[in-house]
Amino acid sequence: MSNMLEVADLGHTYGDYEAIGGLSFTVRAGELVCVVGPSGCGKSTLLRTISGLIEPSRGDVSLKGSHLAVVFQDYSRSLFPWLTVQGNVEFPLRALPRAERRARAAEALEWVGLGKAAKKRPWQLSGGMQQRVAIARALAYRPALLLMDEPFASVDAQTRFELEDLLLKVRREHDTTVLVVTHDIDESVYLGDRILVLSGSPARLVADLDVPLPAERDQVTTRTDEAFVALRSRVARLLNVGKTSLDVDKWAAAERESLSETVSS
Ligand SMILES: Nc1ncnc2c1ncn2[C@@H]1O[C@H](COP(=O)(O)OP(=O)(O)OP(=O)(O)O)[C@@H](O)[C@H]1O
Repeated sequence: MSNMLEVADLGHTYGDYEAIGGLSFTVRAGELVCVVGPSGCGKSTLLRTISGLIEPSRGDVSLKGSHLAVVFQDYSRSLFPWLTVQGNVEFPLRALPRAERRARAAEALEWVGLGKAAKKRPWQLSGGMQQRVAIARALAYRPALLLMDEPFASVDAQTRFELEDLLLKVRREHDTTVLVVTHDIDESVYLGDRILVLSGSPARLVADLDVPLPAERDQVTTRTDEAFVALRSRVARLLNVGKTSLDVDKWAAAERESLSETVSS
């Protein structure tokens, strides 16, 4: 599998405050990678530098393919209230001929189960439906990489589960490469093929973990799977160590401890 995204020694400083301290990782084509880290560690800064919204202070970001799309947490501010749902999804496709724009938007709305809501305005929809519109808009663009910044943090728990399953379904059916920032450890294990665990600020890579779960996931059985529970506690431990210390030896010790628990359980 080829790399869709390569991040090499990426660093960012706001004034004299170092938010990201030299991150290197790759995302392979078709992978869903989750990024977790303590609050304020620089996760959004990482996504903003990858998406080009801000210029990194150092390092390189290399994306195979030119298109990327971003889905933000705050759906209420990311949709245009004066446009219909269809109009919102078509908006980034303005360079395309009208018929193609229409067809792509209609198709993406079907993917997220909103084919019948095309003529409504965003404010006529529930929060979860509005976030589906934002996801449809991103997918209609057919991005080489879909970046998501806490995409389900503003909806209730039940809707969050539905949106997580929607994301897994569309990425499976359309082979989308996705990088998701989340503060929710369970969500990172449920969604991810891999999890990048970041330290407290300045963000550094504490661990790059494979998620040993089958591609088909289910909110009830997956979350009670032994591998899910073991990985969740491993990520929690790594986050805890990374939050209080940048000492690599401590990370390594936490990893060893967590692995020996997994093996003996
Ligand atoms: N434009 C800015 N100017 C100065 N400092 C900033 C700016 N944006 C972010 N920061 C600081 O950089 C650090 C990282 O912020 P960032 O929003 O990337 O973290 P985060 O991990 O996404 O936070 P959270 O978990 O709360 O969403 C924080 O300490 C923040 O205060």
